[in-house]
Amino acid sequence: MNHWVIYINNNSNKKDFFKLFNKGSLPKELREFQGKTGCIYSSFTLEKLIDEEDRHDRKIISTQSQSLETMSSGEQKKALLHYLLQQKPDYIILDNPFDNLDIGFQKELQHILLKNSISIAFVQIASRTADTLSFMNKFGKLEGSLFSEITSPEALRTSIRNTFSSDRIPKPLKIPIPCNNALVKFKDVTINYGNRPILKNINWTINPGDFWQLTGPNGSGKSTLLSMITGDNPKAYGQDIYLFGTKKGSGESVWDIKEKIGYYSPAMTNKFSGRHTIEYMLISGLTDSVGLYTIPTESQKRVVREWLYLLDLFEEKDIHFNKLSTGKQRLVMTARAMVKHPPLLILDEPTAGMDDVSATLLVELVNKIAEETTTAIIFVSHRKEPFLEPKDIFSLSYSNDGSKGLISKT
Ligand SMILES: Nc1ncnc2c1ncn2[C@@H]1O[C@H](COP(=O)(O)OP(=O)(O)OP(=O)(O)O)[C@@H](O)[C@H]1O
Repeated sequence: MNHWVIYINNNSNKKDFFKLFNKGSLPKELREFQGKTGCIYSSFTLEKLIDEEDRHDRKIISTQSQSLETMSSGEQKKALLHYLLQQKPDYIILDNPFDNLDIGFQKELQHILLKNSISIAFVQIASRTADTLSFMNKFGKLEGSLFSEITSPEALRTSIRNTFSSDRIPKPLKIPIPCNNALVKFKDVTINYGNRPILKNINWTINPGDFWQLTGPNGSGKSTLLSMITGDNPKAYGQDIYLFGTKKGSGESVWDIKEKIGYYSPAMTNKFSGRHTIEYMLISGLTDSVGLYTIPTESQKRVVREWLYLLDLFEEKDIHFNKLSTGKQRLVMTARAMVKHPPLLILDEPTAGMDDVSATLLVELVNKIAEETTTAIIFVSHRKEPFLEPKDIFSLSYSNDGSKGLISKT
């Protein structure tokens, strides 16, 4: 049986390519899939199922004890895989299957896929060559909308390290007031959902200028921990948590906290209509608004222009955000989170779904921010990004009474 891996980059037209499997005319090399039953293992399929469960109030994947929506991203992916395998399709398209998965589940996934590869054909769509499944025996690439077969992944491997121009990170409009306190301080934070322990005695201090990587297996509580910082989780109240020098629950508004945090997670991109220009997207990072048009001041325009030059996107400044490649969208969103020079920048799995070249470029931007500004960074990732240079690692590891945190130096 043939199992294809098709390498994509951030210019690949994946959506139209998937449509060909459904009803279009596939390239001759892939004709074996024409007319067969197939399904797609992807974040998009997950979103559609969550939406369907929500709208029709029915359980497709959700269990009696937990809804699909409240599962962690790794748990959702596990549940989706089991659901799709039960449908017994002729083939499954695996859209960047390892994204958001911890090493343990990556291995489990490889094992499950290998076991099923006798009866189901797999088409792996991969942005990163290191992710290629061991049993793949056919190789292809998608450039724009053009599919072609290649002999091996070697030809695509690149060791080129991208770098930015010598321009420095643009200065903020207002020089940040130096902060003498810790930005975040957790003291013995313990969180349960119902009677299920999630986090146990977490002690973590983030100081100005720190550069942390936050890591841990799927479901270990990374998002829960971040939501204590970003102000979204009511479970933070009553805990010993200090944010920007103030004890959580002592009258601060969510707005006060959000103002001090730049946040980016790829899931955010879906919330924007994309019909704004890149320049506008960056300006909205300064004014904290999207959709609400306020006339930018000359100094706001100047700062944004400097960012556009740094990202090498000045020529494209009037292009609509949704017309940009994924790689460029992620650069813009990271810059948008940073334009105000917040004391704390949180990047939640920002490289998920990116190809080798553009992930390296994003990592370079993050390293540059760490080196040239006083902003502290939390970079969440399962993947060991080859060029990322965090100074400290906070890893969560399971235990029966809730995940514990371990601090290590890189
Ligand atoms: N609102 C909720 N109700 C019940 N359980 C929840 C809720 N939110 C999260 N959980 C559970 O808490 C645990 C930790 O979830 P969290 O999303 O913080 O993990 P994570 O480390 O970010 O995982 P991943 O890497 O898969 O995204 C998971 O088992 C999840 O199912």
